[in-house]
Amino acid sequence: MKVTIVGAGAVGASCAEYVAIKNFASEVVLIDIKEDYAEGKAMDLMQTASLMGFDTKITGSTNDYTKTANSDIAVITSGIPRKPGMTREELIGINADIVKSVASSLIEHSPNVTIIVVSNPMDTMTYLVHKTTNLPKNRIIGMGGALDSARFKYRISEALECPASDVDGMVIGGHSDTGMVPLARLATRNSVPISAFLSEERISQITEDTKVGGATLTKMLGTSAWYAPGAAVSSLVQAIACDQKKMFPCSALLEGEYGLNDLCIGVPVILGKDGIEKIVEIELTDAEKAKMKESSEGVSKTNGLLDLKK
Ligand SMILES: NC(=O)c1ccc[n+]([C@@H]2O[C@H](COP(=O)([O-])OP(=O)(O)OC[C@H]3O[C@@H](n4cnc5c(N)ncnc54)[C@H](O)[C@@H]3O)[C@@H](O)[C@H]2O)c1
Ligand SMILES: O=C(O)C[C@H](O)C(=O)O
Repeated sequence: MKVTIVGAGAVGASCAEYVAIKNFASEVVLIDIKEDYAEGKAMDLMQTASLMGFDTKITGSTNDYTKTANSDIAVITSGIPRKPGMTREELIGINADIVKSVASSLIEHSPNVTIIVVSNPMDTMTYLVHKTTNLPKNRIIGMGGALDSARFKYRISEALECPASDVDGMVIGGHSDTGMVPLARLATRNSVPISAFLSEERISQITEDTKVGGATLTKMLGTSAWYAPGAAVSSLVQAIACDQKKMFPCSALLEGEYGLNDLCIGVPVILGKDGIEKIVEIELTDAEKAKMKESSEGVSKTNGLLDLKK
């Protein structure tokens, strides 16, 4: 199983580290445009192999896509992250050109690859890869909901003063400060709805904190987060590589599901060896449907800024 990660920056390197530590991939190739940067990150990570006990071989390359040939899975983290006070949508101008050219180089050398898009604004970058490549739609996946759901579970566990592993919950919708739809109604602690333990006000606070999870960390760190993003991507990579048939909210191209068309947005999907093997349509309340519609309008508006004729 060969995994390529484009962008050896904070998220790319964190993802490489978690993939290696989980020890399911034979090879991880890191690629970056900065001279020697991916090679350096790969060497540093390989020097943890004997300490962490993994056998995955990590190599780095400065923009040489022949090294990525025949990758099974590729992760795109190349591009710029936001700074405090910015929205993810403001990154579109620089990141769209980068994501488009990276996707094309990846597919040239790995025609059967499954691509996981991470660069922001992620739903729009995922849509861009759909619109500018010939990969089947199940092989293009946007990562946002897995991270947002992990943050949602963290906030719930904080409120309940319990381990996050006791908590289940999911965030669907767009990966943006206003577009996320945390499904608090369905969140549980060991199958018991969180409303049995928490007031409506506390749940509403958790929902708001979850939606601005990325912005909160960006303000604290001066750039956007990387540990949880890297871990979230590594979970998607593992689900595909190990054909786990696990359900994650991912940005998927919708063709009528949830009453939405011609956009990529976070919905529950089953991930296995064929990428998105199924989009799971769950019954939403009218209020949740309205939030999902509003979120989709935001994503479509950002998609409208893409120049797809270039
Ligand atoms: N979807 C998500 O949930 C999520 C989470 C975290 C970060 N992100 C996004 O991921 C992206 C990367 O974030 P980061 O913190 O790792 O940034 P970073 O600056 O640490 O790393 C980005 C790397 O991309 C490289 N790069 C730029 N252009 C390239 C190209 N054409 N080919 C190859 N490499 C190229 C840069 O040299 C840099 O090393 C940002 O757009 C950020 O907003 C998304
Ligand atoms: O917040 C960001 O800009 C990065 C990422 O999308 C995140 O949610 O951490």
